[in-house]
Order: sequence, then C-alpha cells, then structure tokens
Amino acid sequence: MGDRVPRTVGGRAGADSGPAAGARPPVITSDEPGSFARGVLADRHPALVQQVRAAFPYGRREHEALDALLDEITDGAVRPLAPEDHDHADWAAWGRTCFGRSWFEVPFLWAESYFYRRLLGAVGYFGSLGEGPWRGVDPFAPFKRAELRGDAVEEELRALDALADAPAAERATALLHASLWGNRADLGFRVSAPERAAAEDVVSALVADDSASLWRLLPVGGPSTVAVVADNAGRELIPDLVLIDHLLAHRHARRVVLHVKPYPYYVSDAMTADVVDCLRRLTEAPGEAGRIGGRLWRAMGTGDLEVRTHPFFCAPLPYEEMPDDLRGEFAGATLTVLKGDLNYRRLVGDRPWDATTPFAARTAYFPGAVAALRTLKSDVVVGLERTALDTLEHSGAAWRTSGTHALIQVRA
Ligand SMILES: O=P(O)(O)OC[C@H]1O[C@](O)(CO)[C@@H](O)[C@@H]1O
Repeated sequence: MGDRVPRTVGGRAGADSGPAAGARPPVITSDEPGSFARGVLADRHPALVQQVRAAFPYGRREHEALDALLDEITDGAVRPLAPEDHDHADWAAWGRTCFGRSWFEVPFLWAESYFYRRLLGAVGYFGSLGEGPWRGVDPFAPFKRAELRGDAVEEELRALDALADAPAAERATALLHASLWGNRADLGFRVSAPERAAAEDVVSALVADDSASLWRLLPVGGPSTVAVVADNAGRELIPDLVLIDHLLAHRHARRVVLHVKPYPYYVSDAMTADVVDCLRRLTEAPGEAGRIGGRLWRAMGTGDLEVRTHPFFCAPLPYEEMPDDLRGEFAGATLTVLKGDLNYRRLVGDRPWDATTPFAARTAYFPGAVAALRTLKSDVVVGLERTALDTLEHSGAAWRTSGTHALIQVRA
C-alpha cells in the first residue's frame, strides 16, 4: 500500500485519542454477546470463508491457509501479516494495539477490514513475492457475476424505460432512491442473514431525508464536480451509474469522479473491473438502459466521468484520518456522495453515538459538502430527530441493522 495512507494514526484504531476525542464514546468492538458486531465476526466471517473456498478449485496451499484463518478468527488471537507482504508496514502500524488480542476485543471496523485483507492473502490474491497463480483473482467475482446476470438486475434495467419520459424532478427523485436502496443489495449482508435479505419485501422507510439540500447543491447548469464514493458492485453500482448519467445528462454536474476500491473488499465492494462489468451490462441492454450505458461509456472517454481509486478506501480508518491527497480531492468537489453502510461508519466514526448527535457536527471535519446515502446495516447512526428516534426505538424492530430503513443526510 502506498505511503499516501497515514500510518502514524494506526494506534488510534485501537484507542480513543485524536482530535476532539474528549466527548466520544469508545469505538465499537465485537465482544458483547448477542451484539450485531459479534454476529458478523462469529457467524458471517466463517460462513464467508467457506463460501469462497467452495467457489474456486483452490489448491492445497490455499485450503490450508483458509483452514488456518478459520481457526484464527474463531478461537485464536489476531496475527500480523508476514514481513514479506507488500503492505506489512501499513498493517503493522494500524494494528499495533490489536495483534495478539482476540478478534472480538479489537475495534469492529478494524477487525472486519483486516479479515478481508487476510482472506485475500489466504487465497493468494496478492501472489507471493509478486508471483502466484491466484494473483489478482477476485475471490468474490462469482457472487458479483451471478448477481449482475440475475433477474433482479434485468427487471431493474427494464424499469428504466418507464422512467425515460418522466418529468426531470420525478426522474431525479426516483433515481436517487434507486441508488439509495441499491445499497440494500449487498452480498456480504446476505452471507449469513437470508432472513434479512428477505426484508426487501418489508415496507421501507427513510429515517432522515435531506434530499432537497442535495439537489440545492447541484443546480442545473452549474460548474459542479461530484465525487461519488462507490460501495457495492452489481445491484448497487448499476443504479449509482444511472444516477451519475442523470447528473451529467441533466447538467447537475459537469464532471463526476467515481471512487472505487483498489482490491476486493467486504465481499461485493466495487472495483474498476466491476465498473466495466456494469457498463457492459448496461450497454448490452435494450432500450433506455442501453442508451444510458452508451452515454456513460462515452463520458468515460471524454473525462466527464472518471474512475479513480485510492489505498485509503481499504484502510481500517475513519475518514477523519484521510490522507492529504484524498482530502484535496474531496475539497475540490462541489459535493462528495458517500454510498453505503461502511462509508457511513467511517464518515461519522464507528462508535455508539447518541443518535440525535447532529450529522453536521460529526462531519464538520470533512473537506467540503458531503452526502451520505445509506441503508442501515449496523448500529451506528447520527442526525435523527428525537421524535423519530423514539418511534423507531419503540417499534421493537431491528431498524438499525436489518436494512429496512435508510437515510439521505447532507452537510452543505
Ligand atoms: O456494503 P455496505 O453498505 O457498506 O455494508 C457493509 C456492512 O456490512 C457489514 O460488514 C456487516 O453488516 C457491516 O459491518 C458493514 O457496515
């Protein structure tokens, strides 16, 4: 990993120092029985190891490494990367306070992020000493591919025809909501919680909706550059791309920069290869979807749409600790849109905040206007009205983690 990702702050992954640390609740860990975080580490991660193992004809070396990882994440202590690993120094700094401890005791966000790094290592994604037959083979590609070819995507693409002639404002709202709810289609979320995936049938609700502020920041014909920090590929990235096309075609933005992950992460997170797959899926579709795909393909060629990546997107750190080059990048955007649950946790901090803490206060450090589009799939949330919060808390539903609720929050 590059030197552009801060290393000196690594200790903070396990501690509570840093700017304005005073009033912060402690970072979430996974040691509380029955907690959401514990379920992810105790159930979801082991299930994912087995799914990846079953999806490829890996050799003995990869199977042994997966066995060792499974033992470590269920019963063992967190082990560091091997000294010869390309990113050993980064993780040595970020994990300084975590190695040797139980996976359940260290910060949840750190443990998840490091789990994905270790899983990639076990299946040889980074090769050994720059070599290796499984180098660069995305272990999650079969799941992403199946989703992209599935009936749900087919139907969603067909539905674009009906929207093509809708008034611009109606279309804008529909596409913003499609991008928002696309975040519920997250393959990691489905690994051990099919009952949650079935929550698609449940009537969904917005717990905060600052969409009017979002559109105010992007007046038609303005010189705006919009940064979109993508989350999942497939069923989320397709509506993200359709929204981006709308921003460009209706002149809400002159330019869009789409930020993706540099390597496979949290199962279905989008990388450049996934953007290409989605664009192909769009261009090969009939009707409006195909036209949108064609426009986006051309926008890539002219630079109106640019795809970028940065090692920080796979770092176990909050955005508050982003490196200067990324800070500069976001500072230059009219608006940065962060998609998804993990980006939200990294944006506001992975801590059990009082849910009425103002979103603007938690994101004041962010360089420029920022919007979060997220379905709620973990405990962290801020920016709620007291009455809305009380109603949710009294509902008895798992509204924070089940993906049935969503939010659009904006800090101008
Ligand atoms: O794809 P998203 O929306 O970032 O969601 C990923 C989420 O999945 C989990 O890994 C498990 O639910 C969360 O910890 C994380 O926030």
